[in-house]
Amino acid sequence: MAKLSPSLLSADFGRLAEQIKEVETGGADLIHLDVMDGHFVPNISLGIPVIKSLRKVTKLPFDVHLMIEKPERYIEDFVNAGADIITVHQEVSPHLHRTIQNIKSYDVKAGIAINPSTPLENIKYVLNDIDMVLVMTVNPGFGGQSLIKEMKHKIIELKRMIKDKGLNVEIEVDGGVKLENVREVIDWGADVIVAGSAIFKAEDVIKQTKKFKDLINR
Ligand SMILES: O=C(CO)[C@H](O)[C@H](O)COP(=O)(O)O
Ligand SMILES: [Fe+2]
Repeated sequence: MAKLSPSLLSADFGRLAEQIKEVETGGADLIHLDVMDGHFVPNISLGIPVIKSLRKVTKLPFDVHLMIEKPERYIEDFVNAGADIITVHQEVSPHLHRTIQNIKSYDVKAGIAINPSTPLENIKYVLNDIDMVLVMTVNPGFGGQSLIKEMKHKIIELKRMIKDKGLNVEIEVDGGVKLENVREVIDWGADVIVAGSAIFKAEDVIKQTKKFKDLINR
């Protein structure tokens, strides 16, 4: 069964604790935290101290998506802040294998994120070292964008690669997932669904989370 990881990027930043409780009540499996540095992506979001304070609010795993340059400099800080999964972008990690080993040395899960234009070839030789691949289905930096349709082929191909190698690697799909397309995305091969604006911009966040979960479980 696929898991749901609501992205706080579209939450009300003045009520983050409350909004986490709402998605938890609705049945969220993870909490997706988008960290942006204004360099790798043109936006700046939240960082280490915010994650650390939110750690007290819930026991749900923290799925931390680092959209920052030189992520290797901050792995220990994110572990100490309470991250359970740390995902770094392939595009900013020339020593990806070393960074993955570093993440895993803290006994947290390691993920690699790839932008829409990044080929699967770039992660082929580290697939057996990681727990998750985050496929960006929008260009990173902002919530509320539309899913890039071409990513369907990338997700299907990645699922096949993982299966052929007999690996236990999850596929997380991030960007533009809504109630209308979540079933389709799961059919392509998604194991973890990220949804930001589709959950937090809804009138009733608890009900909306439940609707996602019902569709995912169908
Ligand atoms: O990584 C991200 C943006 O870079 C976000 O996780 C993603 O965009 C979620 O927002 P939405 O569901 O609104 O597309
Ligand atoms: Fe994200």
